Amino acid sequence: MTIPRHAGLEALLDDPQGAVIGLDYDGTLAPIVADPAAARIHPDAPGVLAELAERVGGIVIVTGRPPGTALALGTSDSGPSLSDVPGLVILGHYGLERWESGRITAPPPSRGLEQVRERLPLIVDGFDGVLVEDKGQAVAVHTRTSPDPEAALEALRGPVAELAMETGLVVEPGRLVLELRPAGVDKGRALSRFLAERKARSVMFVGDDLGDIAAFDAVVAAPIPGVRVCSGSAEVTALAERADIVVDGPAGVVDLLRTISGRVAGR
Ligand SMILES: O=P(O)(O)OC[C@H]1O[C@H](O[C@H]2O[C@H](CO)[C@@H](O)[C@H](O)[C@H]2O)[C@H](O)[C@@H](O)[C@@H]1O
Repeated sequence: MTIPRHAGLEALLDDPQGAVIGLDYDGTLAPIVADPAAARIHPDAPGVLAELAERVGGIVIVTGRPPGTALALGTSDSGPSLSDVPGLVILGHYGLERWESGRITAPPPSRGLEQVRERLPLIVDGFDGVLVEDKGQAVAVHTRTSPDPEAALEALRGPVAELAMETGLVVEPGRLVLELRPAGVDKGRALSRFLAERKARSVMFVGDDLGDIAAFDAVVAAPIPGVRVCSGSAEVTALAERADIVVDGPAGVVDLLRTISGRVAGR
């Protein structure tokens, strides 16, 4: 792959030790599949990230998943797994939980979630094929496996928003999913804090979904050169519209990371 020309990317290539690379998980490192529990990482991603981690200032995965789930789905049968990536940090639940050096730090779950667990099944009852994913700190409603995924998502928006309001949570919309999660966190804040902590001199963030817009905004707001990369899909266009570079899904992301790694290694 030829490296696209962009000032933020050139800053990263000129001074890799000062660069932070942030990545989303679903749709970026892992292809989208019908069952959220089966979203295994692209088989080449952990190996490429492990190589790159030795050459840049920091690699951070910023995801709506709990860090433990990203790690479990990030295992490979044939090569390194995500847990083998040197110095990797995972900011899960949009920054609420952090995994680093084998340890997870997490606040206690929001009390509103108990009510969500009681009331959500009544809301989704009657919607064929709708799936509820309980993530501990948040609960997501997926419509991908329903007969008309878009119509089911639209029909659920109102009742889910009402439930969020009544339980002190917020709704995070995504690819055929509505998530009820605690307020006060987002991928932008999580990324900005990490950049400050690492004293980053440049940043690249790669995402695919609506939840990644906040991280893109944080790249723009950061007082350092930055580049926004979209893992493109026909399903979400809002991120591609804001991106500096668009690649073709997780395979394109792996290809770009491999090319960057080769360039900073002088290959
Ligand atoms: O921030 P992310 O790492 O992108 O996580 C966002 C949500 O991703 C997952 O759902 C999405 O991927 C599923 C597996 O491919 C797919 O079936 C679903 O339709 C997508 O919305 C995950 O299940 C959610 O909990 C995450 O919040």
